[in-house]
Amino acid sequence: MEKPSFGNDFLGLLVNAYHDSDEKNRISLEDFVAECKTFYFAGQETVNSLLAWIVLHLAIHRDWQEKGRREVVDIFGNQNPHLEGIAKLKIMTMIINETLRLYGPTTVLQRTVIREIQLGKLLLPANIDILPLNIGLHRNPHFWGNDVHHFKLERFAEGIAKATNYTAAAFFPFGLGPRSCVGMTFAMIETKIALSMILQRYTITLSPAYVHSPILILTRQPQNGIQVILEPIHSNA
Ligand code: HEM
Repeated sequence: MEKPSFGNDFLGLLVNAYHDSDEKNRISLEDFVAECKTFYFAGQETVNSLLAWIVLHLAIHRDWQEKGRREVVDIFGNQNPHLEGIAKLKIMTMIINETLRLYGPTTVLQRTVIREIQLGKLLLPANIDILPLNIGLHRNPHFWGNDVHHFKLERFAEGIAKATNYTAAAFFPFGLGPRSCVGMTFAMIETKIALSMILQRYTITLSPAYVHSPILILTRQPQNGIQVILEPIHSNA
């Protein structure tokens, strides 16, 4: 009898692995559920809060909002975003990168030290957890200059390598090394699609009710939300 297949998207591959006839390749129900939770959380919370912080910055920096919108309209007009056009979104990539630098959703990259190790000047004993913060490097004036805390898109005009002076550890919102984010490309595309569709339809102004109160609950989130005023650009938006 032919083996049932559940498709080749991520969920399908997981279900196939759960039903694998070879015990060595089969995953347990517990692992199956854990994978679903990881992907749901890692995929949903992060992009959600990144979009919120981008909207805040564009509401404050109206000039960049307008430049970003002009680029979107030049590339897509009123059509839905498509992959070919997404690859051409230069200003939007700068907007996303500068927001990831200042307000990247994932700031804490937890690691467990399994054996004593010398890390630069530090001697780390075994069996401790360390919480390196990428935000410390993202906001380090040594790499970014005295205006490190300012939202300044020009930094990324010629890409990440130039912005960081070829120092990989100066900017790693998606982590570094073998455990870095598997969803990075997906997240960038998803963010660009959502942001393009927002910019095509609405102008964004900061509401006087907004109070800045970022909080770290696994991801960095706006504690009381981000209050903005959206005005439709077209009467049918
Ligand atoms: C702006 C969006 C995102 C940011 C900033 C982000 C950031 C990160 C970071 C920093 C890590 C590494 C954590 C570590 O080193 O301990 C990570 C891991 C991970 N991310 Fe993302 N992520 C984003 C979106 C996504 C999306 C959309 C997905 C899935 C669709 C995803 C799935 C994962 C998974 C499964 C891991 C764990 C990888 C592993 O442990 O091997 N992420 N992410």
